[in-house]
Amino acid sequence: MALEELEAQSSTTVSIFSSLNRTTLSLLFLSIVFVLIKLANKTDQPKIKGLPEVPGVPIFGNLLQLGEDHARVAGAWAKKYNWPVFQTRLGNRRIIFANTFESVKHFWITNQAALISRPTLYTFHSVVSTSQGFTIGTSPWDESCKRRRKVAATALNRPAVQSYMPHIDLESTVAIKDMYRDCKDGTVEIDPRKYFHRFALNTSLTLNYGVRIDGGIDEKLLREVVHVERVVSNFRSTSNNWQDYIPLLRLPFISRQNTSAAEYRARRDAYLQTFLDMLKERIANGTDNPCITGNILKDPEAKLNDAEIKSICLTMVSAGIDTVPGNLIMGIGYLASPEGQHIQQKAYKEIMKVYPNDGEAWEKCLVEEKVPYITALTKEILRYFTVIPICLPRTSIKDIEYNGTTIPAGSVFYMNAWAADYDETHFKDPGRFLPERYLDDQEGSGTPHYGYGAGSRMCVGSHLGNREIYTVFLRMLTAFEIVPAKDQKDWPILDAIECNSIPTALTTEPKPFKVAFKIRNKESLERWMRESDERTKHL
Ligand code: HEM
Repeated sequence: MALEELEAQSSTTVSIFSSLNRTTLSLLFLSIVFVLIKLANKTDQPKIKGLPEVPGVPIFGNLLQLGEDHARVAGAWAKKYNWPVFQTRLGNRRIIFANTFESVKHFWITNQAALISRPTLYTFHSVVSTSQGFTIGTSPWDESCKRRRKVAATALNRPAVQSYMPHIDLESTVAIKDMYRDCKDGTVEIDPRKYFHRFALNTSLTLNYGVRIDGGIDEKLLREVVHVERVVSNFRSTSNNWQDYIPLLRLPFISRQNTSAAEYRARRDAYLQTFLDMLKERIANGTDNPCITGNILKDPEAKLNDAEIKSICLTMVSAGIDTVPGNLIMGIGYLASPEGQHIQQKAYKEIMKVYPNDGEAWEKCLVEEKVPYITALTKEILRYFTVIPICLPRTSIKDIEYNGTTIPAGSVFYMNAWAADYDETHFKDPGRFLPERYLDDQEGSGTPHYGYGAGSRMCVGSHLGNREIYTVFLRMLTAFEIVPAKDQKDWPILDAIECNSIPTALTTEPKPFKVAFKIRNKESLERWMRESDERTKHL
């Protein structure tokens, strides 16, 4: 064979081989890419057949699309695709969002026995909580959670809450007295936030430890607890912690959350210990006030271990402070707005109709709830400002049927409480603040709103929350006319999502604003406050 022929043959062979190699390499490359994409799209739970899914991207799933505002984005998807319920991928976790009033009712109320557990999330359950155990609201369902929830529910049922009203008398008077002093006869505009942080924290501390933080709204321990609880609450947020969903972000050299979580855990440990020591000292001296933890510590039959007692303490300290102030502050913000002026006039008229005699309203609100308009105002504040827009997450322990689809046990559910509370197929004009919707029509029957969640793990503090909000507004409205600040830049933002100073927070922490308080009748107000002081001086 001629040399040329040999060369030609070998070059053909090389080119066949090299094109074969290229094909193999390309195939190999494609297979690797395919496997990587598969891995990057893998979720803790397989896709649920028959339930719509919003397409996402590898690794992140739908996290990038949901951005900082899960409630509004998920609500918009529900409307755009006409899917009340859909599944999403948040990193490697499969999450079901329910976005309408009816769909939430189906899962949370009709199927409440199945939707009774809570998922664990990496940041809160592994990094923040190791020393103190979980709160009741973050505990998966088991015998211990059942015991702790029972203690809290008994301590917070209607008759128990009635017995705490002297403390609400004290704390609401202290808040109003300081606002009265600081507004200097209505000449100085004030930011109401800190007064109600103290109101909520002191109420919780009294119930749980029989102690309160005395001193002004800037008292150091008070500010420390408020700040730390706020940060810790954000570690629990379903939209704030991508490391909960993307395991890669948990690596120590990537995550700075871990150090910060550990620091806040230590600060939290410190004040919880302080409160417990204060209570133990009082028990030893025989000077303690009746309270939840005192009752447990003194009861030889109590079936709770130390970790469970700590969990109850943690729950009580955090639950009220995360939620009550948001409602009170934004309620005041709304009433102060130009739109809120006629609501105040109507509310005042309704209060006076029931309590025409001077000072009657201030005192009677402690023993009865007889002004329907204020009850309606309380519900509308809870709906309109839904302060936990994506409610505390749930895990199902049994299969649940939905529109012909079986959603398997072990699925994680997020209630888009904000979207459900603004669902126009349930509420007329949901974007308007209308206490009247709860006065005599069907919107108030059954579950009035999802501000307290719903079903088997609904808020156990709802009676207390309602009484606190009712009492504060009835008293504030008889004491003051709340008017807008002179400068519009000090006005509150009234949108329930936009008003939050941290968009990814679990609960609403209102952005700063100012209002002016015009005192209705100085002499009367001073007398009502003196009478409250007299009634509560033993506390
Ligand atoms: C206006 C005030 C309040 C609001 C808006 C509120 C809201 C909520 C919400 C949305 C949940 C989750 C419910 C669910 O998953 O369906 C919850 C749970 C809970 N809340 Fe409240 N809450 C308030 C006040 C309080 C207070 C004052 C306490 C106690 C002192 C309290 C104790 C609890 C507890 C223990 C849970 C957990 C229940 C469980 O997981 O079984 N809450 N709250």
